[in-house]
Amino acid sequence: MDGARLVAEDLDVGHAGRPVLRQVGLELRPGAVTVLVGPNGCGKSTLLRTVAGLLPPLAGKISIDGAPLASFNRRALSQRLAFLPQSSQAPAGVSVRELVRHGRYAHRGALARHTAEDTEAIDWALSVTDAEPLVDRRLDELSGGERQRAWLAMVLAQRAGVLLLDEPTTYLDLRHQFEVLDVVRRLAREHRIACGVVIHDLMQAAAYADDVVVVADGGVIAAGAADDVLTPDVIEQAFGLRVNVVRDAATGHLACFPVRAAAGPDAPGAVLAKTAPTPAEPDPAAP
Ligand SMILES: Nc1ncnc2c1ncn2[C@@H]1O[C@H](COP(=O)(O)OP(=O)(O)OP(=O)(O)O)[C@@H](O)[C@H]1O
Repeated sequence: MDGARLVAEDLDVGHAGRPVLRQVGLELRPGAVTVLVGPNGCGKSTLLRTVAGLLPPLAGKISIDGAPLASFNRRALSQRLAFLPQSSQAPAGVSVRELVRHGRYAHRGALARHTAEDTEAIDWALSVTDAEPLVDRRLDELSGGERQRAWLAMVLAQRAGVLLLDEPTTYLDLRHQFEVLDVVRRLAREHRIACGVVIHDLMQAAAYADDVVVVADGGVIAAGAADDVLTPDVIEQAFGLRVNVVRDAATGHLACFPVRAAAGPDAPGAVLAKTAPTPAEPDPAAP
C-alpha cells in the first residue's frame, strides 16, 4: 500500500451547475490526516464527492500524484482512492464478509479468484476495524455502529493510497470513535496514506489532524495546523458562535467552549448559559 498525493486547485464544486464552493485549494499529503470541518450544509460532502470522482467539478483541477483525476478509469481510480460516504446502501442480506470482499473488486474484478493478497487485505481490514466478530452477520441486522465499522473495513480492504471518509464516527460510541480515528492516524503514519476526513467535533479534529481545512461561506476560509486554524475568530466566522479555545493540560490538545452570553439569551454563545447554569454557592451550614 503506497500513499498518494491528492491536489485540487481553483476548484468549484456544486450540484446541477450551481456552485456550492468556489476556488477551493486542497492538498491531501501522503502520511497526513487532513480534517475538513464546517457548519451543516457548507459543502464538505460535495467537496469530498467531487475529489473522489463522483461529482464532476464545475471548474478547476484535481490530480493524484500529478495525474488528472479524469485520466483514471473507474477501476484504476478505485485502486488509488477509497471513499466512504456519509451513508451507504448494500443489497439486502449481504454479510459483512461479502461486503468487505467488495473492497478487493477494485483490484481483481468481481469474477476473479481471490488471492492470498486479497485474503490478507480483508483480514487486516476486519482486524483494524474490530469487525472480525461480525463477519458472518448480515449487514442489515447490525447496529448503526457495527454497520459503520463494516463499511470502514470495506474501504480499508481496498488498500488505496488516498482515503476519504465522510463523518466516519457517526453512529459510533465514544470508544469506537477514538478507535476509528486512531486507525486513520495509523494508516497515515505507518502506510503513508493521504487521509481526508470530515469530522464535526472540533476537539477530535484538533487532536487527530495534521492539517485542518475550515469550509464555510462558499469556500475554504482557513487551512493549516490546528493551532493556527482553530482560533476563536475562524470558528466564529464558520459557525456563528463565539468560543474560547483552551489547551487541555493533560493531553496538550485544543478544546473549545462557547463564550457565556453577555448580551442576552439570544446572543452567540448563550447555549452554555442556557444548558449549564452556574452551580449554586455551597451552603457553609450544610453537613
Ligand atoms: N444532490 C444534491 N442536489 C442538489 N443540492 C445538493 C445535493 N446534495 C447536497 N446539496 C446541497 O449542497 C449544499 C452542500 O451540501 P453538503 O451535503 O455538501 O454539505 P455538508 O457540509 O456536507 O453538510 P452536513 O455537515 O450537514 O453533512 C447544501 O445546500 C445542500 O442542500
